Amino acid sequence: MELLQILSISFCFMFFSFTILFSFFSLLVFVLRLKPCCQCDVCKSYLTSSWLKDFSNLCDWYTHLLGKSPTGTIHLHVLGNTITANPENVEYILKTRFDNYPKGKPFSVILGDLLGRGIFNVDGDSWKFQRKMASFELGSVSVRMYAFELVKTEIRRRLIPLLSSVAGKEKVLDLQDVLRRFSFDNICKFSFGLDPGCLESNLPVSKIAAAFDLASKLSAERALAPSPIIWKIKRLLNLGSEKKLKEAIKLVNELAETMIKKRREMGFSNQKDLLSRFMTSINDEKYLRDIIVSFLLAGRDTVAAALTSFFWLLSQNPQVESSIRDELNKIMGSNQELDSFDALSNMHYLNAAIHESMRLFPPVQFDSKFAQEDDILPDGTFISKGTRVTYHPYGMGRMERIWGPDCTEFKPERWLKNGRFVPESPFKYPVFQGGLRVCLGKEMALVEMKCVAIAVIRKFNIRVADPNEAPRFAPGLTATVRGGLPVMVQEIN
Ligand code: HEM
Repeated sequence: MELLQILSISFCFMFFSFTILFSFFSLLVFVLRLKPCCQCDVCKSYLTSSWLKDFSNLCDWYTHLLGKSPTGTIHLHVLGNTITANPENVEYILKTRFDNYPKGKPFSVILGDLLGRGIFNVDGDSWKFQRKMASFELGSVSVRMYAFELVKTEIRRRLIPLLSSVAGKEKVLDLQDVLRRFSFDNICKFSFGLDPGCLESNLPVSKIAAAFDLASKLSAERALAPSPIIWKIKRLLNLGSEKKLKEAIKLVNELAETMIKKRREMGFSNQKDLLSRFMTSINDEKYLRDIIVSFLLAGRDTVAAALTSFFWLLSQNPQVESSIRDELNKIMGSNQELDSFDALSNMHYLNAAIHESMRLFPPVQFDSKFAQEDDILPDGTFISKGTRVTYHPYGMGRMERIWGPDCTEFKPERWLKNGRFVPESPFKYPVFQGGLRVCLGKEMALVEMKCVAIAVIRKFNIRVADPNEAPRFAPGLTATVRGGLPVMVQEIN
C-alpha cells in the first residue's frame, strides 16, 4: 500500500514538474517566435489592437492596408502571413502553382480536432478521393433538382410560416439566426437524408448546431494567436477555451456518430444523400464523421452568411429590391411559388444582385495556404518556404483597382451586359475560391439563395431594426454578424 502511495506521489510530482518545464519552454519559444524585434507599424498595430480605433472589423483594416499597397500585397510579420488582393497572385496560388500552395500542416493542425481528415482539411490523395466522390454527387443536374425540391419544401413548410407569424407585429426577429437554422436543416437533409428540424416554429435549441457553432468559433480563434504554442499548452492542460473546444467537439462527434448509425439503420444503398454515397465505399466510422462535419461547415454557415448580408444590403438599397421585384413579376406573373428550376436561369438581375452582395460581403472573408518551397509571386513578392499566404476576397471586393471608383457601392448592374448576367474571373472574384479546389457547392448554394430571395421578396418587406449600424463581424471561419441581424417583417398584400 505504502509503496503504491509513494509511486503515485512520485508520478504526480514528475507529471507536474514536466508540465511546468514544458510550459516554461513553450513560453520561451513563443516569445522568440513573436519576433518582438518587428517594430513595423502594421505589426505593432496588430499586437496592440490599435487598429480598432479606426476600424470596427479586422477585414476592414486589412482592406485599407491592401488598398494602400502598390502591389496589393501586405505582410503581417508577427503572424508570418503574406496577404494579397492581387488577382494575378491569386491565380498563381490557386491554379498555376497549385502544388506549391497546399492547405499545409499549420492549417490542418489548427482545424484538425474539429475537421479531422474531412475534405477541407486535407491535401494529396485523401483530398482527391473526397473531391472526386463529392463532385460526382454535387455536379449532376438531378442532384441540383433534388436540392431545389428540398429547399422549396423547407421554405414552404417552415420559413414562410415563421416569417408570417411575426409579420406586422412590431416583433424583432434575428434574421441571421433564422437563416442559419434554415441552411442547417437543408444541408443536413441534402447531405445525410436526415431532418434536424431547427426551423420548426418554436425555434428549438439544437444541440448539434450549438456545439458546432462553438467548435468552429473556438477553432478559428486559434488562428488569430500570434503563436500556436499558447493554444497547444492550453489544450495539453485542458484549460479555458481549449477545454470548451474539447467538450463541443465531443458533442459534435457523438451526434455525428448517431447520424451514421441512423443512416445505417434506415439503409443507405438506394439513397440520394452524400453520406449514403460515401458509406457504400467507406467503412471507417471516424472518416465518415470527418466527412459529415466538413459538409456541415461547407454548406451551412456560408449560405446563411451570404443571405444575411444580402438582406442587409437590400434594406439599405430599396431600389435594388424593387428591381428584383419587377424581374420576378415579369417572369413569374402572379404565381407565388417558383414551379420550375429552369426559370431561375432567366433571372439575370437577381443573379447579379446575389453576386454583387457577396462581392462586398463574401461568406469566406479570407483563405490561407502554406508555401511548400521558396517562390516569387507575379507581383514580385518573395515567399519563403513555410510562409502562410492568404488571399482576401473581402479586401478584393473593395479594391478600386479591380472594381473601379464605385467599388464600395452595391450595384448589381455592374454584372449585366445587355440585361444578361456575365460572370467574372474567379481570380478577381474568389468568393467560391477558384482553380483546382474551387467550391463544389457553388451552384447548389446559388440555387438555395435564389429560392429564399424569391420567396421572401415576393411576400415580405424585411426592414433592419437599426439601419445605420453596419455589420460587425465576430472572428470565425465564415462571416458571422455579431449580435445577429434584428429585423422587422411586414407582409405585402
Ligand atoms: C454561398 C455559399 C458558399 C460559399 C461562398 C462557398 C465558398 C467556398 C470556398 C471559399 C471554398 C474554399 C475553401 C478552402 O479551400 O479553404 C469552398 C470549398 C468547398 N465548398 Fe463551398 N461555399 C459555399 C457553399 C457550399 C455548399 C452549399 C456546399 C455543399 C453542399 C459547399 C461545398 C464545398 C466543398 C466540398 C468545398 C471543398 C472543395 C475542395 O477542397 O476541393 N460549399 N467553398
